[in-house]
Amino acid sequence: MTIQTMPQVTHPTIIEVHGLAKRYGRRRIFENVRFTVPRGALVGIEGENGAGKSTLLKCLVGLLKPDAGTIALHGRMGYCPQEPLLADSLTAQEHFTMFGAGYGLSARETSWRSERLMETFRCAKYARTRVDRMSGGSKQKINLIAALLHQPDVLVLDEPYQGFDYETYQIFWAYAERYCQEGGSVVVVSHMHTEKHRFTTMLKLAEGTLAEGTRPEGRTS
Ligand SMILES: Nc1ncnc2c1ncn2[C@@H]1O[C@H](COP(=O)(O)OP(=O)(O)OP(=O)(O)O)[C@@H](O)[C@H]1O
Repeated sequence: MTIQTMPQVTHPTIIEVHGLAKRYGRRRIFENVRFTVPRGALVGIEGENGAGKSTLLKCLVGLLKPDAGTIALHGRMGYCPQEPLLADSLTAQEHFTMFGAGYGLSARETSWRSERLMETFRCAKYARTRVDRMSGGSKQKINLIAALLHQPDVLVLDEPYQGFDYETYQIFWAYAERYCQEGGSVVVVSHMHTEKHRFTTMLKLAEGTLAEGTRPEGRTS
């Protein structure tokens, strides 16, 4: 299997997946998964608990090695896992400094972008708070901001808003929709029937197969 990161040229498709398969030991999780994420698309992935959604996303971002298939990535990716991957003893700002350096941003860029994002997601007051003293929702926000810091072409989000209060949830969706209108793409695992209308494409993972999911009437992919 290969993950190819393509040069930074404007490509109509951000992610192309062909023939992806993953097993844990002898247990098949999915096979022959194929889909594309066009620029500007807001793609939802649904499926019952244990269907393999997180496994699929981990393969997409390179955390897991699929057993077969190819993934072509035409741009930069930001990933927000289901459980925040943060260090307890570091503050929010220290995380952004670390992520910014990893992305190759200057200290000034990191500081400017993280301040704007913390204002957007209403967590500026936690800039100097250690992660182990934050609420679950605040940790999710820090995780999301870390994924957005380098202005990725595609955001891959594994149920990023579980701990968000209602206002932050609304801010998140307004942000995601504007992000796509401006040419970014978002792939998000969603369990919520009420948000299906937001997606340009809905994919459903069931019994090891990824297929077009159900969407409210009147909206076409
Ligand atoms: N590292 C692992 N080793 C073996 N089995 C695993 C591993 N990780 C996950 N699984 C199993 O693979 C299946 C798919 O897990 P996954 O977390 O991808 O599902 P999911 O669709 O994201 O579930 P949920 O909606 O509950 O988050 C589950 O049955 C899970 O128990």
